Amino acid sequence: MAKPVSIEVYNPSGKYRVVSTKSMPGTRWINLLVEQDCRVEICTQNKTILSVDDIIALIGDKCDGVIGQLTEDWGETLFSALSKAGGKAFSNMAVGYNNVDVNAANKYGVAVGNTPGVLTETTAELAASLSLAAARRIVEADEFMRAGLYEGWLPHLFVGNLLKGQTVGVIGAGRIGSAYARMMVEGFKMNLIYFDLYQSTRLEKFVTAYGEFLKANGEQPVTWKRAASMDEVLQQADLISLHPILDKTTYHLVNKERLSMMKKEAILINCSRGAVIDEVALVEHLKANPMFRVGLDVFEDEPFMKPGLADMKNAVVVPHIASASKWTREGMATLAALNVLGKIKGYPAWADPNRVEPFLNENAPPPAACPSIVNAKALSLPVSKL
Ligand SMILES: NC(=O)C1=CN([C@@H]2O[C@H](COP(=O)(O)OP(=O)(O)OC[C@H]3O[C@@H](n4cnc5c(N)ncnc54)[C@H](O)[C@@H]3O)[C@@H](O)[C@H]2O)C=CC1
Ligand SMILES: O=C(O)C(=O)CO
Repeated sequence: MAKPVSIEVYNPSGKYRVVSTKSMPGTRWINLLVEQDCRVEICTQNKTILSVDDIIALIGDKCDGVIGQLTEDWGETLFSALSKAGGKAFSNMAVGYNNVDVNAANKYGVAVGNTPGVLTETTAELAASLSLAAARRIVEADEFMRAGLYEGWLPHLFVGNLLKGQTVGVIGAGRIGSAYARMMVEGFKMNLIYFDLYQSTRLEKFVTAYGEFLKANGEQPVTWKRAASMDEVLQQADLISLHPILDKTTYHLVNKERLSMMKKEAILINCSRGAVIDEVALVEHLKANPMFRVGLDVFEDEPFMKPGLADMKNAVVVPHIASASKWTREGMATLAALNVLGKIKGYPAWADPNRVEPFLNENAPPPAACPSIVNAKALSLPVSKL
C-alpha cells in the first residue's frame, strides 16, 4: 500500500482531477486549469525525486491527468495506474521524454505531452555560456581569485581558446542544436560543421547569408558543412556541442574511441542528456588530456557525477539548469498543463509543435488544442489546423 503524499489543492469542487507531481513556476498554468473546471492537486512532498510508489499514491482512485517531471520513471506501472484511475493524459514538464515509455502509454491509450520550443533559446544560451566558460577557463579563474592567489597580470595566466575563426561542431541540429549553432556562428564568427539524421536547410541558409554579409563587408566569410558522419564532426571541430534526443541510438554516442578522435585541445559541451556521453570514459580522457575541456549541464546518473569528475579542473559542471529562465519555466508549465487539459477536453493535437507561441501569449486565451502530444499519431488523435 503506497504511503499518502502531501498536496496543495486549487478549486476543490472542480469536475476533472489533475495532479502535478511538483510545484511549477508561475500561476497561469493553474488558472488555465481552474477556469476549465479542473481540481488541481500539487504535490508538496519535501522530496526531490518522487518514486513510482509516491506517484501511484498521488494518482489515487480517480485521476483525469498528470503533469510530471523528467526525473520520474513513467513506465508500464504508472500508465496502468493512471488508466485504472480513468486518466487519459500525461505531460512531462520537459521537451525530452526519455523517462517515458511511450509504448506503455500507447497500450493504455494515454496521451503523452512534452514542451518543445519554449526552451529552445534558453537551453542554447546555457550551451553557449558553458562554451565560453570552458574556452576562457572562467570557473578556474574565479576560484583562483577567490582563493587570493592573484598577484598581478601575467602573460601566461589562464590562457584559453579563441573561438573566432574556429569550427563549431553540432551533433543533433534540431531546435536547440540549430539555435546554438546560429548563436556561435553569428556571435563568434565560427565556421559550422554539423551532423544530424536530417538536413537542416534553414540553418545552412542562415550561415550562407551571414557569410555573404561578412564577405560584403570585407571580412572572412563563415562556412558550413553537413558531415556525412558524426566522427567527421568530432575530428574536425574545435568546439562540439551535443543536442540529440536520448534514445537507443544516442546512448554513449561519445565513448572512449570517439573521445580519442577529437582534437587534444577541443571543447565538448553537453546540454542534452548525460547518457549521450560515457562519463567514465570522459573522466579518463580529461585526466589524460589536461588541455581538453568540457562543459556539462547533464550527467549519466543524475544527481550524481561519476567518480573523479568533480576533481577535474578542465570540467565546468552545472546542475541541469539549461532551461532555467523564469519565462521559459513558466511557459513549460503552461504547455504541460495545456497538453493535459486539451486531452481531457477532447481537443485535437496542435499541428506543429515547433510553433507553440499562441499558447504562450498571456493576453489571449490559448488555442483549443493540445500544444504537443508525442504519441498523437499512434493514438490516432485528431490534428488541429494552425
Ligand atoms: N539540459 C536541459 O535542461 C535540456 C535538455 N534538452 C534535451 O535536448 C534534446 C533536444 O531537444 P530539441 O532540440 O528541442 O529536440 P529536437 O527533436 O528538435 O532535436 C533533436 C535532434 O536530434 C537529432 N537526432 C536524433 N538522433 C540522432 C542521432 N543518432 N545522431 C544525430 N542526431 C540525432 C534529430 O534528428 C533532431 O534533429 C531533448 O530531447 C532533451 O533531451 C532539452 C531542453 C533542456
Ligand atoms: O526539457 C528538457 O528536456 C529538460 O531537460 C529540462 O528543461
